[in-house]
Amino acid sequence: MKEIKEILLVVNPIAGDIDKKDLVEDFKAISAKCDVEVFIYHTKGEKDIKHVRKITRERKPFKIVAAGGDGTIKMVAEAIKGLDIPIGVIPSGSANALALNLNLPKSLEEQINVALGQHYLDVDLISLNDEIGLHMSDLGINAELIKNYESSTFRGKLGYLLQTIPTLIQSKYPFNFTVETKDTTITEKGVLLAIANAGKYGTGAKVNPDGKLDDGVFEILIFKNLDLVEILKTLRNEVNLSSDFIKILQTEKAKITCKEPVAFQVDGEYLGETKIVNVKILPEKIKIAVP
Ligand SMILES: Nc1ncnc2c1ncn2[C@@H]1O[C@H](COP(=O)(O)OP(=O)(O)OP(=O)(O)O)[C@@H](O)[C@H]1O
Repeated sequence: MKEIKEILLVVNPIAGDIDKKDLVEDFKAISAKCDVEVFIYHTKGEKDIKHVRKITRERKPFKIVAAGGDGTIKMVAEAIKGLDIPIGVIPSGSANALALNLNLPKSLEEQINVALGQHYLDVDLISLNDEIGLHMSDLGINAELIKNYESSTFRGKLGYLLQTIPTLIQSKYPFNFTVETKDTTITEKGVLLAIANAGKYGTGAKVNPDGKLDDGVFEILIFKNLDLVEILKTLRNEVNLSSDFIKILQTEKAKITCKEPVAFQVDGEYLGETKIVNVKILPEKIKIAVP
């Protein structure tokens, strides 16, 4: 008798403002062909980490597939931290930066096949204060934009676009950032400080040429140029990054201090304002299915 294995599919119903009915049906159909049963959890927006952890303990899935945006993947990574369970990703959020950095395919069928497949990347886990980050976190203008987006009624790319002007008007820039690593301490004025494990933002903007998700280090980028419009254009991938624009440090551990509290986001989730961020690479990694 063949052993039937179970996968946990975590679906964020609101992510990307897209209906996930077809996604779920296609996922079940392709899984059935691979003799895999699917248990589905629809996220609630509250206590999801706790629920996913509980279901994982009870049902012991051999893999968890996250269908949502970056926030959903981050939530799943937090839920199963310390457990040796691989993750699959079906990008279906308004921001899919991790999927972009993992080079996941465009078509849903291919994405499902990759998620169900056996090729994995051991992705670094970054601890930022009490949070886990996988690809891009930042302090400053981009986090302010995410804050405004999260409190607005419009979802998706349009939602971000609509918040651009109010964010520019309300921004408290420039910010004073001090970064301490084991080798150096620097203080810079800037509009944005990014803590990058990956190379690109979800828009495709390649801000961190040295970024590799699995290299055991992260980069700190300080956007020194104070031209907000230019920076937002760069983040939206409309113009190339200019060389006098950015300062880059590569490290495994850093303490970032701001003079005043600054907006902070981790993998697209706004976390409020903070003056201190302690960042370090965790010893454990997370296995994510890749093409
Ligand atoms: N059922 C739900 N109702 C409301 N919010 C939810 C629900 N499930 C998850 N969420 C919220 O969705 C967010 C994560 O969304 P995710 O990043 O995966 O997709 P997204 O489309 O990029 O999201 P967003 O449009 O908010 O950027 C979290 O803030 C989480 O609390």
